[in-house]
Amino acid sequence: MEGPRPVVLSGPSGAGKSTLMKMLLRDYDGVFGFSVSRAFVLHPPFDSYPNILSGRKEAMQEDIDDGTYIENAEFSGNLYGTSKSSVDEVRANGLICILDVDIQGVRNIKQTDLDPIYVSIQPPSMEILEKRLRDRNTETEESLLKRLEAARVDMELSNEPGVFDMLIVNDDLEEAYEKLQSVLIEVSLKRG
Ligand SMILES: Nc1ncnc2c1ncn2[C@@H]1O[C@H](COP(=O)(O)OP(=O)(O)OP(=O)(O)O)[C@@H](O)[C@H]1O
Repeated sequence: MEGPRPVVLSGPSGAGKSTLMKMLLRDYDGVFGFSVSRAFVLHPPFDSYPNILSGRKEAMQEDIDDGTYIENAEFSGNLYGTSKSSVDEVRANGLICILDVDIQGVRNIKQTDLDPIYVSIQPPSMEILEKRLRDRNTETEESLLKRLEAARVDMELSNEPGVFDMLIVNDDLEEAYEKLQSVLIEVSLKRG
């Protein structure tokens, strides 16, 4: 297929994925087609069915069961997901589709023929991750502990050889951003 390969961005909650994606949007608007199946940062035109229209959720569930979605998740009773065809469309338009998914999403995508570049964003340490999540002020103590536990598992799995093409440790934000940009520039030069 023509066009730049999609890029999967993964990493534990609090590692800095949204921060880096915002910087990309700020600097390269129109170059990327973001696909973020998380309720609070959902960017159209990707498939989302957070609406109240009856029947749409069921229709999407049928499509998910049929395997047309490369990743999906449910938040607060709404379904979010990214279909293979929407990623293909972004690619056909010459844009880099960035998929922000968790480690399970990475596993699922590996079962498909999408063939993206896998980039992991990692925090410098668990202590720093905890501090960033606390300072972000978005979590209750309970959800924070859950995220930290998930982060421990994520960091272990992400370091296994062959899972990611590149690991970026987000210590200094500007440095991490430079690294991410260089991966994306490479992707855009080696078109399909
Ligand atoms: N290099 C950095 N140095 C200091 N603080 C940072 C750095 N990168 C991100 N942060 C801060 O850490 C917090 C977590 O970052 P962010 O929300 O981007 O993480 P995330 O990976 O998108 O998390 P989630 O998956 O929960 O959305 C934010 O408050 C952000 O401002």
